[in-house]
Amino acid sequence: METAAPSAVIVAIDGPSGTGKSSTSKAVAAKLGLRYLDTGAQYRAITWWMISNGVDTDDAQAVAIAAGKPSIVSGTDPAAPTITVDGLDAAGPIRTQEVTSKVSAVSAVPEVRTLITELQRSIAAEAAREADGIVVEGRDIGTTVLPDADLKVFLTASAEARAARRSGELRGKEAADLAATKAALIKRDAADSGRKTSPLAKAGDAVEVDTTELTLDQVIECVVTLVEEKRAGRK
Ligand SMILES: Nc1ncnc2c1ncn2[C@@H]1O[C@H](COP(=O)(O)OP(=O)(O)OP(=O)(O)O)[C@@H](O)[C@H]1O
Ligand SMILES: Nc1ccn([C@H]2C[C@H](O)[C@@H](COP(=O)(O)O)O2)c(=O)n1
Repeated sequence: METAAPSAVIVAIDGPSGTGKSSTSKAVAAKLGLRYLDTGAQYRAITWWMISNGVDTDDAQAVAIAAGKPSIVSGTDPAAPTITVDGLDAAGPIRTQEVTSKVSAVSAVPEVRTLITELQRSIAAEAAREADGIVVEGRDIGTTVLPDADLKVFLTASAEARAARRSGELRGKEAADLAATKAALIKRDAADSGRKTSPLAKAGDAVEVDTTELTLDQVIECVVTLVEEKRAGRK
């Protein structure tokens, strides 16, 4: 019978775009010796496959029919997370503007969510069995994917702070216009929060952390402390 290691810890980190989920989750997992799963990368990967294979991403029926075709594999080492689609490294292609603009439509299709949710649960179960646990980040991890997670964190930050962080990433490359960046992330959050199936939402038992005025190191420290408190409470 498959059982979780008694000390394994499952951490769910959700929140809107640019609140620091990936940076925080990776660092927390690395500090605590846990695995790490970026579920947004999986939705981006399936979106990239749809685009590459000529599927109209605004046609929910076409997306639903094709959803089972790509094979998506996530590597969960927080020091070097990977994502492949049909054996191809997708880490670069999934971060293009085209994928970013289409991922909300693809991830709103229920058949896509069912398949990806199953994949996420199997990765988390494996990490609980074979490692000390996992930090899983996304939009619906605490509410739907892992409702029994040991710790749920919901990160927030003002739209201004999130846009400034994103523009900072692009400096020297595309010199992003701050207002356009802010409008794009508000639009994506609205689509992700407004979809019918498993929308972006805070679980009732999640700890909310507003990161607007916090440095990344402070957020990491805060989440590490929350995990350690949970672990101590279980002894
Ligand atoms: N507390 C913080 N203070 C300043 N910058 C931060 C903070 N947290 C994250 N950042 C920076 O903001 C950017 C976005 O962070 P990150 O990618 O972790 O967010 P995210 O919530 O995973 O976004 P998305 O959902 O769009 O993938 C990164 O450049 C990161 O270094
Ligand atoms: N659990 C999740 C994770 C992500 N998505 C969708 C919605 C996001 O806009 C998109 C990309 O995520 P990001 O890489 O920006 O974190 O993927 C979702 O629906 N559910």
